[in-house]
Amino acid sequence: MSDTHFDFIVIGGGSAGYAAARTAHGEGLRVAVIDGAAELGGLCILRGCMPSKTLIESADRYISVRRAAEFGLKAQPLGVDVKAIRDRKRVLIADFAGYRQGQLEDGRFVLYRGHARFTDAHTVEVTPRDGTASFSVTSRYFCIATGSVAQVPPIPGLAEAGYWTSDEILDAEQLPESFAVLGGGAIALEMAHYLEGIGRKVTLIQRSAQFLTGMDPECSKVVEQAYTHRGITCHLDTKIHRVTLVNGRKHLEYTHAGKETSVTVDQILVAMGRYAATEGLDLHHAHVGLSGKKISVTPTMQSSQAHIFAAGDVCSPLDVVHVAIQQAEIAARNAARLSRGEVASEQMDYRLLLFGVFSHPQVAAVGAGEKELEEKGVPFVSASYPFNDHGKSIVMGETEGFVKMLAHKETGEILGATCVGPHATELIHEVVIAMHYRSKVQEFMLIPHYHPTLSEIWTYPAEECADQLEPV
Ligand SMILES: Cc1cc2nc3c(=O)[nH]c(=O)nc-3n(C[C@H](O)[C@H](O)[C@H](O)COP(=O)(O)OP(=O)(O)OC[C@H]3O[C@@H](n4cnc5c(N)ncnc54)[C@H](O)[C@@H]3O)c2cc1C
Ligand SMILES: NC(=O)c1ccc[n+]([C@@H]2O[C@H](COP(=O)([O-])OP(=O)(O)OC[C@H]3O[C@@H](n4cnc5c(N)ncnc54)[C@H](O)[C@@H]3O)[C@@H](O)[C@H]2O)c1
Repeated sequence: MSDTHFDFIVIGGGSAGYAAARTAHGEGLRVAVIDGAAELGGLCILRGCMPSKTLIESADRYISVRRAAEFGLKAQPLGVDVKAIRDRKRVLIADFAGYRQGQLEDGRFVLYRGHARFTDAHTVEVTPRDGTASFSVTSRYFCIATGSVAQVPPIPGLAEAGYWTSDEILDAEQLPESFAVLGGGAIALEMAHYLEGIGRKVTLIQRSAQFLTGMDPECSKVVEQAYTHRGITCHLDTKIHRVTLVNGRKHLEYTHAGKETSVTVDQILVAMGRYAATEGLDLHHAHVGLSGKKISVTPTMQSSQAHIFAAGDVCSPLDVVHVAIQQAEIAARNAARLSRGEVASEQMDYRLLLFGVFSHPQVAAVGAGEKELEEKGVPFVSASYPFNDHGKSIVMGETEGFVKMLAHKETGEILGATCVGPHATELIHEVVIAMHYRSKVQEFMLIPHYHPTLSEIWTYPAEECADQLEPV
């Protein structure tokens, strides 16, 4: 085999790309990884999950200090050192990124630092970052894992006025006093929480009538109420018309619930979604089909070309890390099957689709929602229970939100769950595990739960669902 011919080439060395490469190597394939970034590590480590959660940790702690008197404590919120928060983030991220870089460079794979583009269905041209001449590499199988980039809609005047995306806010040494956060997805809610948490004035401007489009609308109501209570201005059902610069500040004009309104702020954070990073890959040369900008994939993670797989944000129905890794591992194992002359038989299963938002209160959901079950005609029962009637959350002073469970009306199998409230992103895992083992509400309600804990709140909707079951 020539030096530049491989069994499996992975384009992109982020969460999906590394998982694909690691798995393919474990399957005995000769693997190369091509990554064009200045810094190795991928979105999650460098500009996604880990930096955002590091900043949010500071906001969460500052909120505790702000609420000290409520718990009989004498403490004063003396201020926030944004540079120190940013520096702590830099130290942690450098450590995580260094570890990932070590994994990519430990000799298991050939690593090319450069931009990749297809020249035909089995050949990729690499343009090295160091300015040396481009060269071609070939492979029997590929996994495209190039991730996503921030989407900035063409709002008149926005580009001229200037704005930040999550990239800028996560590494800012100073933060101005007031922000308009555009969007109502995870990034908008998490960053609004961070900014308000450390004392900034925030106006959240969301296009549709609810936050977290696609999730249970009740989650949106709880977050809207909680954020409004904290002093965040929440404007849903909006249409942004234009942005102008007024005395160096940014003036946004928009329609809110049918009325013309405006706000003037120091900085705008655009959190209006991300799109798949497929531009520049010259996928037409490889005849790889797209759906919009995303690569269309089968449940086996194969594109329209059976030997070209994809994984992660570039093709995923949900841009989150654990799904990206699962898809990548399946892609690599299926490529290995093909290389052995077998069928690419392993499929992604989205039954346990899991999503969590590190807002305050947090939001998390697993499995199907009510709308999905209604559309599919699945008979189900549902029950919810509020945190303001639960002992442990009352003790903690975290009473906003609820848990909800959905179960099959005849069998009682748990089909989905939603949680808005304290530690929701942790609490949801109890239901994930139950659903993994296809637990029924009748069984779940009998599992011992320690008292008083947040976790025991799940037993209430489980019992109520069990009461509603219709025996077949
Ligand atoms: C602010 C923020 C917070 C987030 N928080 C969470 C969270 O809490 N939990 C969660 O699960 N998810 C979170 N996400 C989403 C998560 O970060 C992504 O789903 C995940 O990182 C995607 O991994 P990936 O491997 O698909 O892409 P990436 O990690 O982006 O990797 C793609 C790689 O491909 C390289 N590349 C691109 N094009 C080329 C090319 N042509 N040639 C060579 N290399 C190329 C890039 O340099 C990059 O290194 C967050 C995202 C953001 C933006
Ligand atoms: N905790 C997590 O797991 C986490 C955290 C952050 C990001 N992410 C991932 O990163 C991706 C990007 O996050 P995101 O929050 O930017 O995207 P998103 O697609 O989840 O949300 C974008 C929001 O912007 C709104 N929007 C879009 N265009 C608009 C316009 N012209 N005017 C007003 N509002 C508009 C949409 O209605 C939507 O609510 C998501 O897919 C998410 O999965 C995950």
